[in-house]
Amino acid sequence: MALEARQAALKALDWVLREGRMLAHLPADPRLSPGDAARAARLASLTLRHVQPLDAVIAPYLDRKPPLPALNILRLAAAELLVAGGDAHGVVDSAVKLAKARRPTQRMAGMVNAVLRKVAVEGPERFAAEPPQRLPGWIGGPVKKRWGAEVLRTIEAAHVPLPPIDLTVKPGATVEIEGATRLPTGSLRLPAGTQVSAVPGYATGDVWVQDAAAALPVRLMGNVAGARVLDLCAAPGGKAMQLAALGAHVTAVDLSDSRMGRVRENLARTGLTAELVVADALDYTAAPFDAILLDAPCTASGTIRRHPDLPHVKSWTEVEPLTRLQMRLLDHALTLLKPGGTLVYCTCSLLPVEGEHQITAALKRHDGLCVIPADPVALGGDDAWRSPEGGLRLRPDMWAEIGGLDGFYMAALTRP
Ligand SMILES: C[S@@+](CC[C@H](N)C(=O)[O-])C[C@H]1O[C@@H](n2cnc3c(N)ncnc32)[C@H](O)[C@@H]1O
Repeated sequence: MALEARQAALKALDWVLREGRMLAHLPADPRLSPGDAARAARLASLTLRHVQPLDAVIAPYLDRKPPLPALNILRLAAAELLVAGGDAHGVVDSAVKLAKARRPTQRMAGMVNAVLRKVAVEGPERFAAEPPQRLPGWIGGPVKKRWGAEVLRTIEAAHVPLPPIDLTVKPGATVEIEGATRLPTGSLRLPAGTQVSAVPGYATGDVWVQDAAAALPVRLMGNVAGARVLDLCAAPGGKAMQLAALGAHVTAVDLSDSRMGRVRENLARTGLTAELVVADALDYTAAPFDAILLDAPCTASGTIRRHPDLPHVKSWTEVEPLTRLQMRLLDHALTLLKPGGTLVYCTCSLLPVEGEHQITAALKRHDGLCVIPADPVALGGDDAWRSPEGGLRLRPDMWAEIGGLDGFYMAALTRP
């Protein structure tokens, strides 16, 4: 790997671990070739997936914990050595160059060299004995409380491998993609790392990227052909495309103008249509809809296998404001639903407070509101996905043998 790619990976690691920012917000470096940019992104994500076990391997070789800029060089190189199987000589040499290239780490180049030489020799065995990176307590605690220590451990293990790429196929389209498998729920699954833009059917809009779990909330809505459907919190538009492709007349609302731009692009690529409204969903009013999808903003803690930076950036402080917003959005969405209509609430979160608890609390707040019990088997899923209040709970440890699922919660509600 070129030094430029490693430099960019280090910048990305610093962005997450020093600045506390998500990788998605890291500005692209125009001087990097697309290949180096991709290699840098892969190496940074790989490192973020394994920070704790890497630190545990590095620690015995340190007299004291070095400042973060030097520690990040060690982590990056250790990930290359121990996870990516990089050539020891090249990796150690590059790490020393990275240290020498920046003033805060110049004096530590010797330490970087000495530590990594030991990591290269003794690290593989010690790394293999380390448990997977733990979830932070604000996610792991509630998961353990609800589903137990074994499920928590299995979820942490499921966050280690690179996840496969799932595609939703436009209804009626036929696509043949080499190496893809059709999941029982209908999504197409491609091996991790597949370059999606080169896949047949992508450019023509016959498929779009959507985790198999994320494709299920729309299916909970039943037959939406010809119905007026409100997609609240719609960007980047995966579910709006599903609804439009099924023949619904979709109104898609999102607060973010820039994210709505992605909905526009996605609709253009797939040749689908929806009315787009940039607005705060809490202020949005219109004549009542036949059906509503509320894919509420959440901690996204169900998507860690796709976003390994998330546990390093987000914290428990976001949970309370988000759950309050979810509750207000749910209450407001119900005012926009026709009597007898269906409202599907969903979040890509592992936290029961953003899923199961929202529904049980809403049932208490609203007379006559009830859950339409979801049947996971009818959707091609497992009976184990049923949640006691009638929704569906999906977790990364489920379907682990075929590549897992993002964590998701969904429930369909109705009232007379
Ligand atoms: C989970 S994402 C939605 C994903 C989308 N449904 C899809 O399938 O592609 C949540 C979205 O909620 C939007 N959002 C957050 N707060 C909002 C609000 N008060 N009103 C409208 N949209 C909001 C965010 O901009 C973000 O795009």
